[in-house]
Amino acid sequence: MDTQLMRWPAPAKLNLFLHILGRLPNGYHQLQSLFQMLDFGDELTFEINPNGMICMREPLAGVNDEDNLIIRAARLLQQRSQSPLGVTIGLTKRLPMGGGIGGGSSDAATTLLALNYLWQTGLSEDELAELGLTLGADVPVFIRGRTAFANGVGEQLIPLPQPEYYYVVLAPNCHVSTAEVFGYADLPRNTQPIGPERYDFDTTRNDCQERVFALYPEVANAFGWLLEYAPSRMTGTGACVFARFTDRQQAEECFAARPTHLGGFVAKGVNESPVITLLATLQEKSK
Ligand SMILES: C[C@](O)(CO)[C@H](O)COP(=O)(O)OP(=O)(O)OC[C@H]1O[C@@H](n2ccc(N)nc2=O)[C@H](O)[C@@H]1O
Ligand SMILES: Nc1ncnc2c1ncn2[C@@H]1O[C@H](COP(=O)(O)OP(=O)(O)OP(=O)(O)O)[C@@H](O)[C@H]1O
Repeated sequence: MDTQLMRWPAPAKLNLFLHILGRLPNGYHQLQSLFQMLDFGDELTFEINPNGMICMREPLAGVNDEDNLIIRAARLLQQRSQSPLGVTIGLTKRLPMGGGIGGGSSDAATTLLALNYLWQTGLSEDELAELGLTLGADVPVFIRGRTAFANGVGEQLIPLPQPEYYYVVLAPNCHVSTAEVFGYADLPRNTQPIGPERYDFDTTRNDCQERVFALYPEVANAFGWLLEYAPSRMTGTGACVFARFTDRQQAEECFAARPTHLGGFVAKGVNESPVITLLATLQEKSK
């Protein structure tokens, strides 16, 4: 297989629930969540070079290369491993940015996983997850690539396979900043912890949802519309909202009927991220 031409998936995640338990001394929030991996996302290509240069094939609209989590991830791995190799990275962006579906974090995780393989830097999964956490709280779950129950800031993960439902994800036309939402003075911050075995969609919630709805009517409206079809919730700190279906056709019909100003997609919930599946196949072939 020619790895220079290969397309590496960077899947989206949903937070099936998001509870805020408190605040840590560093200001970060102590959370519990269920990260659901999806079979839909961005795609990346990696063209390795021998001269150590790291760049994007094309800039990502609205994001300087220096700030792009993809470039930052590649530089971090290069520094850490002292690899003399470089890379030109191509990105097909499908995931709405600032949507609470982890697009940037997943791009960063796929970059770390792919380059660790292609540069042969030999870091373990634990080392990559630790490196990824310095880029963002959502990066480790994409390194581990399993639908999982999360504690801490989202980095303590216990795999918790879920039924493979279909999800309609709607993206209201607004950008909700994670830092802004966690800064709200009146966010609920004292939800009692639950054990993973107690997870149930109906008895959990997203603690950020009501505050985001109050400030962003577009998000509240998209949610209200979805709820007519199926059990629904906001993911992360928004702006995306999702609804859960057991049947793909019903999900497709709901998505097709959405108000025309709403973007989004239909995806299947998977227990293993497509990038982990791809890596396992590559490793098997190279044995
Ligand atoms: C809300 C979630 O999407 C749930 O999956 C994540 O916890 C957010 O993860 P993320 O986008 O990778 O967030 P980061 O880039 O690490 O943090 C953005 C900002 O959100 C705030 N933040 C983030 C995560 C967290 N557990 N507590 C926080 O208070 C911090 O002010 C931080 O500066
Ligand atoms: N490769 C990237 N893809 C998307 N956003 C990026 C990328 N690199 C940097 N960013 C910046 O990160 C911000 C948040 O983007 P992202 O798509 O990760 O948000 P999100 O879906 O809310 O993530 P999360 O669920 O992790 O909070 C963007 O507004 C953008 O400025």
